[in-house]
Amino acid sequence: MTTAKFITFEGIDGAGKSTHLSFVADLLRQRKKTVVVTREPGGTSLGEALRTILLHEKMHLETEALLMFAARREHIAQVIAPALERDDWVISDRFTDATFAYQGGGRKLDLKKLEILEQWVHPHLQPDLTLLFDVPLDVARARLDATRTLDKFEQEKADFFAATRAEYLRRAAEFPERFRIIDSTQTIAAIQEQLCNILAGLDH
Ligand SMILES: Nc1ncnc2c1ncn2[C@@H]1O[C@H](COP(=O)(O)OP(=O)(O)O)[C@@H](O)[C@H]1O
Ligand SMILES: Cc1cn([C@H]2C[C@H](O)[C@@H](COP(=O)(O)OP(=O)(O)O)O2)c(=O)[nH]c1=O
Repeated sequence: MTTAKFITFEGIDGAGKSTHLSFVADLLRQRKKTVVVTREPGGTSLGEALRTILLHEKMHLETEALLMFAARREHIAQVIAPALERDDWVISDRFTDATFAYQGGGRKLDLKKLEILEQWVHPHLQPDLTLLFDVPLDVARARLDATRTLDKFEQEKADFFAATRAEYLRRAAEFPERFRIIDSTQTIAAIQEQLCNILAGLDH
């Protein structure tokens, strides 16, 4: 029987997801788990090539959604499914919830179309745990402005991120069994303590 889990990290840009990814991976490794850390869009050579296009080129909204799922199909085939079959834990920096939040919530693509793609690409796969790093928009924006050159998504306006955040929170309410919302206005130390408690509940 396999016991490895599939964990996804989600949140609007600047929420603090990447800050905590290696912390969670290290925590699991301390508990003798083999952990595969990966990301979307990306995770394979084709996926990384698609990521560069997706993050920097303007395109039709449906093209964007289709390319996200194309990259995901390859990612599942090459990385996620084989790892879980080997009983390795998988931590992915974003997965399908991001498409619902950004292309569905942020860009207003009909969620039913995304549900069709989800059913096509991974009818039987869902994360065991989704950590949603949640912050008010002004906090996320201040963190982004302080640290990096912004990509196509990060350059979007406040109403885009408000709609993206709202769709994340709507999904968290729809799937409470797998979502855990992390109040990312807390200190990094407080968030790490919360993550330890959440993972202790998952790993038994
Ligand atoms: N809880 C926190 N308190 C203060 N600053 C934070 C916190 N979490 C992350 N940061 C800082 O905010 C910036 C964006 O964080 P990052 O993890 O890259 O966000 P994301 O991956 O969600 O876009 C980084 O400079 C990081 O150090
Ligand atoms: C996976 C995914 C990401 N995205 C967007 C969200 C992010 O703005 C961007 C890349 O995500 P991310 O890896 O969080 O960016 P960074 O490394 O700069 O923190 O792609 C979507 O719009 N839809 C998706 O399905």
